[in-house]
This record gives sequence, C-alpha cells and structure tokens, in this order.
Amino acid sequence: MSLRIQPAAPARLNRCQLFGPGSREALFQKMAGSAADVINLDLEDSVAPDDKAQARRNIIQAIGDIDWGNKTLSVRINGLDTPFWYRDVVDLLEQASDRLDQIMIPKVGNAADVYAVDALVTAVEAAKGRAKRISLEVIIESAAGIAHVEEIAASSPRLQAMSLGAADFAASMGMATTGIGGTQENYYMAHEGARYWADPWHWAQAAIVAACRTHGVLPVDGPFGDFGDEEGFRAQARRSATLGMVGKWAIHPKQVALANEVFSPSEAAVTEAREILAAMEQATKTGAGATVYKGRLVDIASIRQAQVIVRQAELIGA
Ligand SMILES: CC(=O)SCCNC(=O)CCNC(=O)[C@H](O)C(C)(C)COP(=O)(O)OP(=O)(O)OC[C@H]1O[C@@H](n2cnc3c(N)ncnc32)[C@H](O)[C@@H]1OP(=O)(O)O
Ligand SMILES: O=CC(=O)O
Ligand SMILES: [Mg+2]
Repeated sequence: MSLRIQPAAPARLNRCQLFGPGSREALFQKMAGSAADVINLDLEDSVAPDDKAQARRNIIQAIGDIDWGNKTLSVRINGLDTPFWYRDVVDLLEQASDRLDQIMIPKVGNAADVYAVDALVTAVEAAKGRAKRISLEVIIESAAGIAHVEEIAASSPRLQAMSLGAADFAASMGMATTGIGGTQENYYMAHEGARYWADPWHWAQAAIVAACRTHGVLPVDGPFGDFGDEEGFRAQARRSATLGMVGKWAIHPKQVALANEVFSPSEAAVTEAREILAAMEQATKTGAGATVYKGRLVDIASIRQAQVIVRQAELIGA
C-alpha cells in the first residue's frame, strides 16, 4: 500500500441516475416517484436553446415544490463553452431551495473547468448564506476529458461523482458510430472465420475508475441509448460493475430497475462475502494470513474485496 491511503468515495447510493429534460415538467413528478438513487434534471443537451430559460425556471420551481424523498438531486448545467452556464449556476444557487444537492458539469476538459464552476458556486453560496454546500459531478465525454481524467478527479473537494458520456465521447473521439454505448458492430476480432466482439468503452471506463478511486470519487457509467434493448443495457452495466463502477444512467424509466438490479449485490454474493470475512476472522485468530474457502485461496486482500460488497449491501440496507 502506498503511504497515501486511498480515500473512500462518498458513502451514498448511486446505482441509477435518472435523466429528464428540464423543458418537460410533466416528467418531474414521475422521476421523483421512481426508484432511482439520483435524479438529474437537465438544462444541457436534451433542452433546445430557445427553451433554456424556461427549463431553468421549471427546474428551480420543481426543486422546491416536489417531494424528492431521499434521492440525490442534481441539475446538469450547460457546458463552459456556451453562454448559458453562468446563468444556470447563478440562478440555481440564488433561487433554488436548499433541497438541491448537486450540480453536474458536462464536457469537462481539464481541472480548470471544475475550478471555474467551484469558484462561482462558492461565491454565490457565500453571498446568499446558503446552508447546504453543493456538491459537483462531472461528465468525461471528450478527448480532452479522458486525456486529463486524473487531474479532473483531483480538481475539487466538492467533486463526488464522474460519469462516462458515451455519446459525446464517441463524437469527440471521431468514433465511427451513432450508437450511444453498448456493443459496436464493427469492433471485433476475427479468428478462424468467427467474430469475437470486444468492448470499445473498456479503456475509457478503466481510466475513469482508476482516477476516481485514486481521489475518492464515485465512477459511473453514462447513457445507453437503445432503451428497448434490455439485454444490451444489462450486459453494458454488468461490464461496468465488474470494472468497479457504482452505477449507470437511465434515459428512460424502463432502465431504472435494470440498473438497480445490476448495481445491487445479489443475496448470494453478500452471503459469500460475509462468509469470507468470517473465515478470515477465524484464520486470523490462529495467526494465519490465508485460508481456504470453498476450495479456493482467500487472504487479507480477500477481506478488502468482501468488504466492498458488504459495504454496498449495508448502504442498500440488505
Ligand atoms: C446523451 C445524453 O446526454 S443522455 C441525457 C439527456 N437526455 C435526457 O434527459 C432524455 C431523457 N429521456 C427522455 O426525454 C424520454 O424518455 C424520451 C424522449 C427518450 C422518450 O420519451 P417518451 O416518448 O415520452 O417515452 P415513453 O412514451 O416510452 O414513456 C413512457 C412513460 O414514461 C414516462 N417517461 C418518459 N421519460 C421519462 C423520464 N426520463 N423520467 C420519468 N418518466 C419518463 C412517460 O411520461 C410515460 O409515462 P406515462 O406512461 O405515464 O404516459
Ligand atoms: O452526456 C452524455 C453523453 O453520452 O454525451
Ligand atoms: Mg453529452
């Protein structure tokens, strides 16, 4: 272990982030009633430029009026390359109730982008005497974002979560696809006449997980566009969970239960993790650093692996 202890990510559930356009007020109550852990009210790409001002007003009103339960409530502001973002931040922090938890910054390209939003948030919070400190989340969805992913993960103590935005990421990288996430038809290996599909998102996800885990930030998988394809969503989410991501976006209510299913450890996994911890406790009592559980080696590293699952189960209340 490095002398620098790996910081823990925020201890809150982030299995599913449900998005909805700020211009579609009729969706807000449905979003609040969903089983998503995080709600993202959108001011960015799902809102047309002419609707931005009204969407901002809708969101500010809804933050105070709707019962959002114990969900993390986040608003995605516009990118720093637009004329909208400063007004998004100022109006939200001056006018929205204290129920607002988080601001999501899209298309972050370097640590200075986060610094700029942090500085504005800090100034308005102080000027208005806001009691709750707003947290930040970012989307890595550009070549610059992935190139600077570690400095972005380290950019602000307010930063709680980082998502991979597959749609804009693909566009920025010049990837030959119009699909949002998932299997890409042309990304395969050929061997003896058969095709074997590989995962073009893997390297970016792994870079995000490593940066996040280094700096105590929650790594999250972004959108999966084909909301009719449940198996495709499940496969993408399972790969993300296996790599260490804690959750995934839903861009349609159909995807919420799927994300919750994949990012909640199964009863069998929790039981096994607890049994490994018990087996290691017994082993430690006899002075052993390793033992055998169900025919396989478990050692002190297995304690840390099992604790990841048990901690997640405790957050869910399982
Ligand atoms: C690449 C990115 O940046 S992704 C993030 C930004 N994008 C978004 O926020 C888009 C979010 N999703 C949506 O806007 C919509 O789900 C769409 C446009 C994809 C589809 O909308 P619709 O055609 O209305 O979907 P559909 O008819 O299947 O909806 C079924 C039900 O779910 C509701 N619903 C649809 N989307 C949502 C949502 N995001 N949250 C909650 N409920 C929703 C509908 O109101 C409808 O409810 P009803 O049965 O009571 O009538
Ligand atoms: O904002 C999300 C994306 O995939 O782009
Ligand atoms: Mg995007």
